[in-house]
Amino acid sequence: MLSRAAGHGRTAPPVRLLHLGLGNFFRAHQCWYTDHAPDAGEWGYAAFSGLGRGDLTQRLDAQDGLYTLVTRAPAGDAFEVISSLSRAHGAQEHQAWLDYFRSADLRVVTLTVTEAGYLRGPDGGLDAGRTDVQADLAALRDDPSALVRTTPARLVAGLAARRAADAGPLALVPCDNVPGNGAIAGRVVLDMARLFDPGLLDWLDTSLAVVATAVDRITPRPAPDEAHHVRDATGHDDSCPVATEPFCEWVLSGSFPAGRPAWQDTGATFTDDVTPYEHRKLWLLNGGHSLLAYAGSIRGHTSVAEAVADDTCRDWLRQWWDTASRHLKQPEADLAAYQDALLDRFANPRMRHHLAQIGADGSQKLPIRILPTLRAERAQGRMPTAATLVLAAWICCLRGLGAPVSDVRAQVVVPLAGGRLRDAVPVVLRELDPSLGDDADLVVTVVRQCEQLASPTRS
Ligand SMILES: NC(=O)c1ccc[n+]([C@@H]2O[C@H](COP(=O)([O-])OP(=O)(O)OC[C@H]3O[C@@H](n4cnc5c(N)ncnc54)[C@H](O)[C@@H]3O)[C@@H](O)[C@H]2O)c1
Ligand SMILES: O=P(O)(O)OC[C@@H](O)[C@@H](O)[C@H](O)[C@H](O)CO
Repeated sequence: MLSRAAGHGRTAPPVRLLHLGLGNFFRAHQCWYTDHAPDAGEWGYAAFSGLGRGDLTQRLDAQDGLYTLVTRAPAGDAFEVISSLSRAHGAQEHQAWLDYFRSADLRVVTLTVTEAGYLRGPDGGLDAGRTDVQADLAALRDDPSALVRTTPARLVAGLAARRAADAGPLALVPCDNVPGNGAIAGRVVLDMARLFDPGLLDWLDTSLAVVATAVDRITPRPAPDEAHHVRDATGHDDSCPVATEPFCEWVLSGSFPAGRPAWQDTGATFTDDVTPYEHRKLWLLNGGHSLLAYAGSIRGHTSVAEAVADDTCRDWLRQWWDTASRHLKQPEADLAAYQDALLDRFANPRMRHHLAQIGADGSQKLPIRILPTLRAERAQGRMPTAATLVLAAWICCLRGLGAPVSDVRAQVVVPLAGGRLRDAVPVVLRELDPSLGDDADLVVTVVRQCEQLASPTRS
């Protein structure tokens, strides 16, 4: 088993970074950037599970936070033990969570809690009517150090403890794949603080800096045989290795009032505005992923690499990229190079990135990944068939073709997609965006594409 005392990895660095959402991406991305920074010895992470990931925490804790990062290139694997995770904690260890916030050593808090973790309502702010939010609020009002479960409440409890301890300012750095992740995280924290203790707001105004980010590194859920593979290659027993691709990107915008690791020396980009990077990544990479997840799985493929080896899928992907790129700000040559590199990343035959995993939660992802381009094209009078194809393929999956449905809104969207196609399509489109269901030409196009996907031999 990996152990610092046995000489694996480096001595645990002092905890100055806190993370919520201890999962695979955090370990392949933020921990990697920190571990490779020239001042890595000064910056250690304490990371906490979001929801329901206690098992990973225990396995990491038993290995002193060490784990093997497998960098999976087409030509072969590279193995490294990552040392920047100094402590792993379960979600129930709430007193430890508060103690980190009370310490002036803590400088930065990062997040990967998925889009669903921000608990936003229709107006984009905290959905304060949810029972879990109400339960956390009641617990906090009764005792500010009581165990709370939702991300906004955990953050506000920590920040209130920090203010009480006069431990100084810090930066909050959301790293979820959501457009405007800085604004979203900042908003739900302020909404929760306002409900819990409006007296916190002035302190937050001067002491909490929220940083916006665009993040990228394809990190599939580890395969069941990853630990055997690591043992065969390195001789180490590691109960929780994680495999990722060689490519890595981290773009950040905002201030760090209490300092940060020298992430710029590991390749992170600091900029005034992450939006152009975010759009390029979400539309081309994630939009392309969604296209393959639904249309590729209907054609019988199970992984991204399999799907892009299929000429038809690759043509669809190129058409989608051409369409979406019309609405991106980067120079044409840069976008062409980005697309070529993306195709190589998708084609990496040694990554097992399952289409079923990517296809989860289409109801949440498609509005972010596909609809901005679709709306912009329709506003300019064009019918973007590469974008409508993604919607058609998703609807076919909701109707039982291709990747199995796994969606937080499955109970709503699956019934809507049933019955006669020409009735179902406008209703499902309206669920994504009320204006789409009223666009008669769009509906006709999507119905026709659904029929073609369901019966590919028909013209
Ligand atoms: N995996 C990737 O390739 C990748 C790449 C870029 C960005 N991301 C971002 O990272 C996020 C996490 O991906 P991952 O691969 O680490 O997944 P993962 O399943 O390994 O980990 C997810 C983490 O989020 C927590 N979580 C899940 N739902 C939550 C909720 N409702 N509230 C609070 N916490 C919750 C879990 O407890 C866990 O700690 C994604 O949602 C995405 O936004 C992932
Ligand atoms: O993580 P999700 O579920 O939002 O999306 C699945 C993939 O599209 C995504 O994880 C990409 O691999 C990632 O965004 C690459 O940086």
